[in-house]
Amino acid sequence: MPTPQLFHHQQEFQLESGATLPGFQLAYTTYGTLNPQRSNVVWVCHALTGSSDFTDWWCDLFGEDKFYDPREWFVICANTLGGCYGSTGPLSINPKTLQPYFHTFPQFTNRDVVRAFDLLRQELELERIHTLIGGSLGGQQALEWALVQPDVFERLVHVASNARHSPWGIAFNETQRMAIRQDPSWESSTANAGKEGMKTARAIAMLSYRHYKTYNESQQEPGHSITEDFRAASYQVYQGEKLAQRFNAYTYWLLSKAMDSHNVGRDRGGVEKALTQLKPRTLIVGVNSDLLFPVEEQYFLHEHVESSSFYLINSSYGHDGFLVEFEQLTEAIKDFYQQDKLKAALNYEEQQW
Ligand SMILES: CC(=O)SCCNC(=O)CCNC(=O)[C@H](O)C(C)(C)COP(=O)(O)OP(=O)(O)OC[C@H]1O[C@@H](n2cnc3c(N)ncnc32)[C@H](O)[C@@H]1OP(=O)(O)O
Ligand SMILES: N[C@@H](CCO)C(=O)O
Repeated sequence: MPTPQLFHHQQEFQLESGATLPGFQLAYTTYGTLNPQRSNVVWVCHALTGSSDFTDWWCDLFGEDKFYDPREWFVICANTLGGCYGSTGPLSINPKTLQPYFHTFPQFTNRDVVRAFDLLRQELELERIHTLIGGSLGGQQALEWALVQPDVFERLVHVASNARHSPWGIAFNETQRMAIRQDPSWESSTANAGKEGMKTARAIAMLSYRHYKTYNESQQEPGHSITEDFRAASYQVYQGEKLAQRFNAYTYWLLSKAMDSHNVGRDRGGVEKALTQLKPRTLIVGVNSDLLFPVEEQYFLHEHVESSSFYLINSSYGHDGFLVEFEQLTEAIKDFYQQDKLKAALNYEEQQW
């Protein structure tokens, strides 16, 4: 298991809203070794509740004898700003008050997050990134970052995500925040404020991360006799409890709002125009059963990102299919990289003529 390291930014950091943070830290994990040409860097952006340890939640993609083998690649992932896996977030101490931020942590956007990531990238002197990859919220951040730093990223792998968060997605997120607001403890300034509400929020979110078929396959009752205490019910409760063991409601709230505000077209003349500015070679991946980021959103990206490649994962797992369908995701990336080789071969042939 790679151990996270810390990057400290000591200067004041202005957010898109105009609010400021008096500096921040990012926890980041690296895996593998940078080659002498510094050409083997893969940067991973994690999803809503992920950590910088991609070998934990994308374990079948990164690891020895996996597609991204650390003997070949240098992989890096930072926990998002506002996160709860080592980066500065609402439970961190505000150096100005010497108290935890809690509710006073300023709202940020994906643009703020990727500006923070970029300061880390510059500190590590990673001038070129072979592949920037992210799923869901991480895909939103990756797309933003590729737009603001057009000369850094050679390839973008954008998984189960979108160019602008949809009214449907915002409605899901607001419904989850309603559950947090309903929790009386949310009014308090304590580390556990809103935890009960967050459990309900996670249970609601599961309905958008999975699919009718996922529940049918894993939560079907074996017999016909029961009238209550259904498996599907205890599953919902368990998923809320499980998240509450490792997450806080402040980060959940802030990240869900960052997701809502995602719109690559903001101040860029609209989404379509912004997408024409995207420079890296891009692979768009969707999951055919995704209810939260439906495939229409990835087809839209494919249509507007020039020369992009497209891969549709076939899964009954819904949106979270991007975290579990490793074989198909590996195949998608392998095919995408294969096109580099074909292009190089064609260029070589052209030169011979
Ligand atoms: C340090 C860290 O934790 S880093 C963060 C790790 N997580 C992330 O990065 C987020 C991304 N990962 C995820 O979203 C998820 O882990 C996924 C999508 C990859 C897989 O989801 P899971 O919840 O693990 O799988 P699944 O939906 O099959 O649920 C399995 C769990 O539900 C439990 N369960 C299944 N059915 C029921 C039921 N009827 N009643 C109660 N519990 C049930 C299982 O016992 C299992 O429990 P466990 O996780 O304690 O072993
Ligand atoms: N299952 C994901 C959220 C959907 O991207 C997570 O917990 O981060």
